[in-house]
Amino acid sequence: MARLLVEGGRRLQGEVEIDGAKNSALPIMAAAGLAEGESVLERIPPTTDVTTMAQILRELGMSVSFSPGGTCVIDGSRLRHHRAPYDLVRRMRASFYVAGLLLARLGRAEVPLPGGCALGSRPVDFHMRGFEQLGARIRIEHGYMIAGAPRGLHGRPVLVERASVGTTVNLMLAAALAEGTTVLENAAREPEVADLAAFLNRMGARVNGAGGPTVTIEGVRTLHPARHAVIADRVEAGTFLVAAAITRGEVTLRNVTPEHLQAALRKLEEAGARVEPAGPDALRLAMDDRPSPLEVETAPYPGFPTDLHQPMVALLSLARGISTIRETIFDRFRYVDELRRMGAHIRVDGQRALVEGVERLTGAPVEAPDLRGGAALVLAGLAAEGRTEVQSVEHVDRGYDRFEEKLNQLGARIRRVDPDRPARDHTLIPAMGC
Ligand SMILES: CC(=O)N[C@H]1[C@@H](OP(=O)(O)OP(=O)(O)OC[C@H]2O[C@@H](n3ccc(=O)[nH]c3=O)[C@H](O)[C@@H]2O)O[C@H](CO)[C@@H](O)[C@@H]1O
Ligand SMILES: C=C(OP(=O)(O)O)C(=O)O
Repeated sequence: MARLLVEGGRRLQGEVEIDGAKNSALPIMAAAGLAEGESVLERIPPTTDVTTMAQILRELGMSVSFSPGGTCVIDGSRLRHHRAPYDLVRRMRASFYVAGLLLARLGRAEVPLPGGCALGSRPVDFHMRGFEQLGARIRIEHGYMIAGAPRGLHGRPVLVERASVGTTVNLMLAAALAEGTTVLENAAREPEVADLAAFLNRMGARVNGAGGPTVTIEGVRTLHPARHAVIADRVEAGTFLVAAAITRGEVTLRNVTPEHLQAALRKLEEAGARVEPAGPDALRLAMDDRPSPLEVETAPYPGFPTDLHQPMVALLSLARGISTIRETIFDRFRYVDELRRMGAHIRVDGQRALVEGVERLTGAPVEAPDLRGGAALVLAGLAAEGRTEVQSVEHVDRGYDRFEEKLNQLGARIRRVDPDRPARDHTLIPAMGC
């Protein structure tokens, strides 16, 4: 198990380049399999989740290669297996996107119920009900979803329950090659959904309205390979903004889309940060003092993202006063016990946390419970007195490439201790689920 040793108390300063979005890259990699021929995907972040998706697509018969600089070439010509291996799918939630791909291309899919971060119960019932509405027959057997559409999928109106991101993505993949028109009502409006639609349209699909609540997909007979650069990772960007704020530093982010960060920026400004544009795709954040307390409620986009809940609470644990955070998407409080070990005063009551800001945190050995919870503990360690040792950092590697290197470039002092793998090479590291 790898761990990060964080020496706290250093102000972050300088510039950092934000990667392409993991949550765009994963569905777009699956979408590339809808066409025969080589699609070229740029700005694919070399996180371990991306490695996992590449391994799954290869197991299905596809070819996937990476070159330095984040370019990934995917060829769906030899997609022929319809069964995805449990050992890979259990590692991350987004593996389930191959279900939409397989149903669209092969008319059958056998995919295990997926894993992902342990954020409470995370069923895929909305996905499966959506596939059924498009004409698939589904049963669960030995932990697998067995789905078949021998007469093909047929487009029709589908109400997406709870505006689920994963369901919207999977139904867009399935509907792209279906006969007729699918209309997704109450679709997720996340920028990653719009990015997937942009790639599908480059492949010759007819998708309209993505990014809004109604997405229309007119099925086409075939798709062709395409070239696409994924959007910037708004969660990585938000994490670095909090890193700057929690160390009372001044950091410029490059390659970001400020529009995708509006809800988080509003809260950071309310907490006392100064945020300004630093070019067309760059943002600067400076913070001089302890944060003011906030009331935060997570919500689907364009609301405050659940993926930034934990980093935000790390910041608020040092606020001058009492903050509340209400989590409305997942059950995401396992990191709280670890923050308490560092001296944070947090009480959790159902889906609400009450955070009584303290003047200082102190470094401690802590365990990353999941991806963003692990990142939040590293951020708390940056501001704490002394050394914080964050264990199980494999969770963090699922969503951040070179996290500690980028923080160190800004002046942090973090060392990775990895008894198994002294050198990081994303093509060699087997990914780990939560
Ligand atoms: C790989 C990826 O992109 N993950 C993101 C995606 O997760 P994910 O796609 O899993 O999140 P969803 O939007 O689907 O989940 C929303 C809510 O619906 C529930 N639900 C969802 C599907 C289903 O079949 N049944 C069901 O009950 C979930 O448990 C959750 O309570 O969106 C989340 C919400 O923005 C983000 O936090 C995750 O980082
Ligand atoms: C929760 C996340 O990922 P997943 O949905 O794959 O667990 C995340 O990216 O924060």
